[in-house]
Amino acid sequence: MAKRMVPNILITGTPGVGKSTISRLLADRTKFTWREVSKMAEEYNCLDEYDPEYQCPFLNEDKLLDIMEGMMAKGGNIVDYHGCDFFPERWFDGVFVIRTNNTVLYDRLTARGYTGKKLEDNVQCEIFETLLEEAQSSYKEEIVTALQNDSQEQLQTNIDTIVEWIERWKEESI
Ligand SMILES: Nc1ncnc2c1ncn2[C@@H]1O[C@H](COP(=O)(O)OP(=O)(O)O)[C@@H](O)[C@H]1O
Repeated sequence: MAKRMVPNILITGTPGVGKSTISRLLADRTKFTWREVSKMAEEYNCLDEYDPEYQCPFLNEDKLLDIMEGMMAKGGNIVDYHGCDFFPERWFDGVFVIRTNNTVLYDRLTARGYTGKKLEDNVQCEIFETLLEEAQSSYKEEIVTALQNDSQEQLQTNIDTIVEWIERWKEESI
């Protein structure tokens, strides 16, 4: 892949931590393209049959990756997804794992209508730092950053942190 002039970033974390909120605000600030993987999977028919255990459809990863490959080439993408181990490592310059306090997350997911096993599984996923570990085992340590996102104040700080990271990346890549 040719060298990118602008970076690609991955925003990952447990459902409800604020990935889409952060991605949307970041896309407004940077004019990067927000790639909401769950929506793209629907749009491009990359969802296979329903997984009864996780109460969501299976993602056809290979098909999705083929579709995304061309989009990623030039950089300037904010990829938003609650998983990160199946993307090619070479796609990303920065990986941001969004974290939320478990009681705050519980309330957000309840407000979203999650109940029972789905609610418990997602809160446990956050407690066990599943996505942080997945990111750390899939990408180089120096490109993975965890950001706490419990409050509006932290939300603004996180946006500023990522915007500054992008500016620094651009300066360093000249
Ligand atoms: N820093 C924050 N402070 C308070 N509420 C937040 C914050 N970030 C996100 N939220 C709220 O939490 C809910 C889940 O956020 P969302 O961006 O949809 O998460 P995700 O994309 O990770 O599933 C939304 O109602 C959103 O408005």
